[in-house]
Amino acid sequence: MPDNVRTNRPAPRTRKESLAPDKSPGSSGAGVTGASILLEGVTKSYGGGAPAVDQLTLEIPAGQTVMFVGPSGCGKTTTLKMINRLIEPTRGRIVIDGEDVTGMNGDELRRRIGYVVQAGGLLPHMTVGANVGLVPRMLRWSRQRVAERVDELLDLVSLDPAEYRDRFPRELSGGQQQRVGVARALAADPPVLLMDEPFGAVDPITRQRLQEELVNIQNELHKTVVFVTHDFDEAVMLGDWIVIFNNGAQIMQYDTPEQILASPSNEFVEDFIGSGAGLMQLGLTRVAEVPLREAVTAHVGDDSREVERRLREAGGGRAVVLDRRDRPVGWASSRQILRAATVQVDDDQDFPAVGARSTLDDALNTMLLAGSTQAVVHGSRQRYLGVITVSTVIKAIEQASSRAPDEAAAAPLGHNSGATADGGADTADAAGTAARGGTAGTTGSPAVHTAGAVPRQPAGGAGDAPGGEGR
Ligand SMILES: Nc1ncnc2c1ncn2[C@@H]1O[C@H](COP(=O)(O)OP(=O)(O)OP(=O)(O)O)[C@@H](O)[C@H]1O
Repeated sequence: MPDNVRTNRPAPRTRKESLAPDKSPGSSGAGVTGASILLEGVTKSYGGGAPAVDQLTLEIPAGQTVMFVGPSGCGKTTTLKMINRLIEPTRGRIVIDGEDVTGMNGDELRRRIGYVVQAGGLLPHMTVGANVGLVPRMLRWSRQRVAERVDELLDLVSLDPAEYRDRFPRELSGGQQQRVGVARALAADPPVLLMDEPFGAVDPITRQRLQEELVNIQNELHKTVVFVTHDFDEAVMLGDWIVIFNNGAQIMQYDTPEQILASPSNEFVEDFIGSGAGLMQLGLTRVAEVPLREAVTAHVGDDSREVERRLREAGGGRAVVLDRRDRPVGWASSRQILRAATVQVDDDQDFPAVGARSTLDDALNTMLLAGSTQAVVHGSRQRYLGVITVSTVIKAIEQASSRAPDEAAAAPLGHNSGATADGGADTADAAGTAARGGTAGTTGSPAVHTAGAVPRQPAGGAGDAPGGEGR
């Protein structure tokens, strides 16, 4: 059972984790199922006073994860909800995959856009299966197709369908409800997933697991994800790109997490990031990026003597015990293995384990907490990948820090104009939105700080600087 697997003591939530998929520009080329989104000169006024969102022009590349962060009330949720038109813009256009959806029927639009809110937003009187199958049923899929889809998605979010599909939301933990919320949003395979502080209501450890799972899912599905969070660490961990907003949804910086950490574009961004930037930068290297060590593995039920023999041949140490889905469920010494004729799992066994998308300092934390020099690494759907060691981590961190300046220079050059129209760089600079380090040119429209790697140039001109004039 996945949740049992994940009872292994995880690292505490530390600065960043950079679970984000391959962040190199264009990395989403193959297998992208997401759609590009363009907000063009979008304004939302709720009535008197300054607009909640002020002439925002923003492109969100297909298949990537864009995080919205900024102080309370700066317009993150309003911006997000204008994408699926839960909130109607006062002015401007919203274009999804080249199609202007501003005037489209809202219900129809929302069926094409997954939406995840805090605590999953599940309907309490419906079973998990009925919740997940809601949109497919509305789309009149056959019963069998809906049932198959429900099971497929529960499996994707690491909930055993047989165990969970007939439960009611109240019979689930907060983290499990959140997983069902993600499964439900993905049910009709929408190209776009909007997530409004989805993990805000769960404890830090569950949150970390959900974040890892989202990254794993995103690595499989390549949706376009727009994600609102209060937590800058979470933004660094999950985002291919981060938009830092100030009031009125003024873009203060729009760039990769690495670039924002390395070159905050102004004091506002510096303050927002706080003092942990250096540490966070180190943590941008992921477990998946370093060589893992092979370990002796054994499946539950294997012959103990044979496993012990292999351990001896390998020079001792421990065997990683796997369940039938190749998920690590134990980490046993020869003595523990030989306690029974076949390999068993000790339910209480606590062993250091990290996801492949965890960062190196999280891996290090996990090992230190467990008093171990090694940790078991799992990848997509919790499947076993190998073992990471303290010395690997230290070596990789050393290499990463010595490499950092080159990487910054090689950041998404050539994709960083973000231009929608001519001119405006001055205004952008005045707004403090022009990123440094060659990644986030704002030589085009003052409204768009699309910070490199935007795969195509947005259509021009709709936005005037959201930031320059600030309020
Ligand atoms: N229905 C509404 N009527 C009037 N004003 C609103 C309404 N909804 C939001 N606002 C205002 O619009 C501004 C932006 O709100 P929004 O919820 O988008 O901010 P946010 O950045 O998501 O905030 P938070 O981080 O606190 O959730 C705020 O000043 C808020 O008070």
